[in-house]
Amino acid sequence: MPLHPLYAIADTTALAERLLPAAEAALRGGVRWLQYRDKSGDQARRLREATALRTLCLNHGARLIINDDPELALRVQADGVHLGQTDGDPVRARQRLGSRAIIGITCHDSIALAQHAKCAGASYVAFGRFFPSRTKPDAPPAPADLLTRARATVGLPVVAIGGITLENGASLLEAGADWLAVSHDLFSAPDIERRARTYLTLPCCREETVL
Ligand SMILES: Cc1ncc(COP(=O)(O)OP(=O)(O)O)c(N)n1
Ligand SMILES: Cc1nc(C(=O)O)sc1CCOP(=O)(O)O
Ligand SMILES: [Mg+2]
Repeated sequence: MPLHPLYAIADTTALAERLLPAAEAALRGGVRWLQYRDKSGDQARRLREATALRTLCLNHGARLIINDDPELALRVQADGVHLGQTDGDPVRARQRLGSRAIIGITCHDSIALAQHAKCAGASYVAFGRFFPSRTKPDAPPAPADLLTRARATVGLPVVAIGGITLENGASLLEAGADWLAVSHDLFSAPDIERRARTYLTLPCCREETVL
């Protein structure tokens, strides 16, 4: 089975009331990794939405990753959490979530950060941004050849993020990314399900990587 290359970032600022139907459309399009990214600070909303996404992901055999918040991941029994460099200690997150949890760590443009993340128990490392991003315009840039170096040296699955589209994504898969983390290009599409499916036609989709 070719690996579906999309790691869908469901960002609530962009999606608002469309969150659940948009996520479901992406899942119907074959997405197997979905991240809940919410910066509202509204705890009731976060619990409600993450719980609903958990049900959707279970129904579609997909993994749900919660951005920033290991406690919310624990509470809704998500598959894991994504942590940035200032989002808390990954060792502590691993203790809270257990050995089977997926813990992803942002490493910007740094192999050294990725080595450090590996030592701290990361399941995957994320690099970016590779192209200008509408979702996170202030994200610092990273060069595509970083993915090649990371693949050769880090020994963990590699996620690329930031301004990725159907048109530029193949170059990052060719450079060494296992997954393309995408928000705007997927969720702004008029037909999200079809857009997700079209990512499967990108050259260089790898065989399934088991985490
Ligand atoms: C898959 C993936 N990679 C990177 C990020 C960015 O995380 P972070 O640096 O913590 O920034 P915020 O997304 O929290 O603004 C991510 N969320 N997912
Ligand atoms: C959440 C996030 N983190 C980034 C980083 O570089 O660390 S770029 C980004 C936004 C990804 O959304 P889009 O596909 O719309 O650019
Ligand atoms: Mg974060």
